[in-house]
Amino acid sequence: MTYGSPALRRAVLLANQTIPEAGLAQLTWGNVSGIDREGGFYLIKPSGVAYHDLTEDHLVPVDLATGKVLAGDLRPSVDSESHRAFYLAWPSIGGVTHTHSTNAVAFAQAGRDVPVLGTTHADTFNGPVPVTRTLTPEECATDYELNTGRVIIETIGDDEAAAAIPAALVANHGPFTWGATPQKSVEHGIILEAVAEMALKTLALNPNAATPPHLQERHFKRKHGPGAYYGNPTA
Ligand SMILES: O=C(CO)[C@@H](O)[C@H](O)COP(=O)(O)O
Repeated sequence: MTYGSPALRRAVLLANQTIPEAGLAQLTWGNVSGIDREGGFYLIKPSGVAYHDLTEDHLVPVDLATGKVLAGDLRPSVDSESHRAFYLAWPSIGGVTHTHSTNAVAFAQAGRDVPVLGTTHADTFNGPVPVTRTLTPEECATDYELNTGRVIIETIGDDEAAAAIPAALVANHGPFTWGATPQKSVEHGIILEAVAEMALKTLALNPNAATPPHLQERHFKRKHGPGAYYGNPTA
């Protein structure tokens, strides 16, 4: 049995291939998934498969309710349980991306949020991109990936909060991003890496740099508020 519409299979493959194209991870690090909510499953990158070898037939269908593989011999990404936790917690999302992009990982390893220092950040993230607390020894010892998902949900909050800030940094690990589609989730990963690099350089020039709240709010509303037109030719 083939799981996923041709459109979903193509979208998840292309989103995964965007990770190395955008320089968001080395080797086989990172992974992207996309969900079929009516079918009750998601497609995710198989574990350890090189991006340049990846085909639609490699994508692993995973049951949303149980986390079990529904077809094929390949193992899902080690991060599958984190993806599944987000799909269960946030009904509006359609895709999840995990990367090891350098500047975002630097913030995750330093235990620092990515601050809002300009409109580039505010256009996509309506506030600092938070770093989670460190997982406890018990959380690391059992169900690490599920607990990684849980600590991000604990940090971000509900579905509305996840739409306002579609990204988080797992302490000492790296970024997860999400969005309405697989491609949107990886685009948020690209933007996160860009604003993390900008923030690092800005703070090196001026450790007291900050964005006035009114500027942050205006820019986020311009792109996401009622009647938003920015980047939306049909609005
Ligand atoms: O964050 C991690 C591991 O900590 C992952 O990104 C791996 O680096 C890739 O694992 P697979 O998706 O290939 O299982």
